[in-house]
Amino acid sequence: MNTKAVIFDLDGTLLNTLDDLADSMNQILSRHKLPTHPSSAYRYFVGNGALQLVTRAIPESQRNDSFIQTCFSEFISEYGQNWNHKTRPYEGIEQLLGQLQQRHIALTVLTNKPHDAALKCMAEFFPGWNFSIILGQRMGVPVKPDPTAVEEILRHLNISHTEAIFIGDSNVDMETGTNAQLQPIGVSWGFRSRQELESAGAAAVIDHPMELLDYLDN
Ligand SMILES: O=C(O)COP(=O)(O)O
Repeated sequence: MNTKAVIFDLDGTLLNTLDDLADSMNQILSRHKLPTHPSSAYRYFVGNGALQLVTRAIPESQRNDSFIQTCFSEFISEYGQNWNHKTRPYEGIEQLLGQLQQRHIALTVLTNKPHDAALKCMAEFFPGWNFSIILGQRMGVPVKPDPTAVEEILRHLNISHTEAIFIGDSNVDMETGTNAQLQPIGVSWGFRSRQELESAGAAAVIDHPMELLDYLDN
């Protein structure tokens, strides 16, 4: 493969953000005297953007637009206080980034996390790395699995879809890769199962970041 860029998902792929997301949303639920969820439940709430996370965490009987909007604003503000408490890069990610940079492969990020939060996380946890472009969820741009933002990254790098791979931990990421005609590579260390990734169209599923190199070498 002549890979010139890797497009990384963020939550569940580069960073384990689960506990800070769960703690923030549970804080909002407690404030409204609603039942909280164990962190593990948030594995399935994350992935389609913050508004979906908030909606999924609220009991179905309480899900009306105005209450969802209230909780969403509160969640954004709460997560703004908690985003770096327990969040950490996954083991082996820095090693992989080093190898990719040595091979002059561009590093990029596409996440459904709000854009500002994505930039903040990347600056805090990957300060020394030269990411060519980092895109989070922005007003007016459809979220993954829509391929629009992938196309924006390819245009920015002036490369074609055969020269990039998409790597992520959820069905949304595998569908994004497929929709953008990129090889979708799943990671088993994130929030979802290998089975979900395979049935969502993963071209391969890797168990450790450095395994991506074997895949690029083949
Ligand atoms: O859904 C989110 O908020 C973020 O999820 P992603 O980084 O896996 O795209």
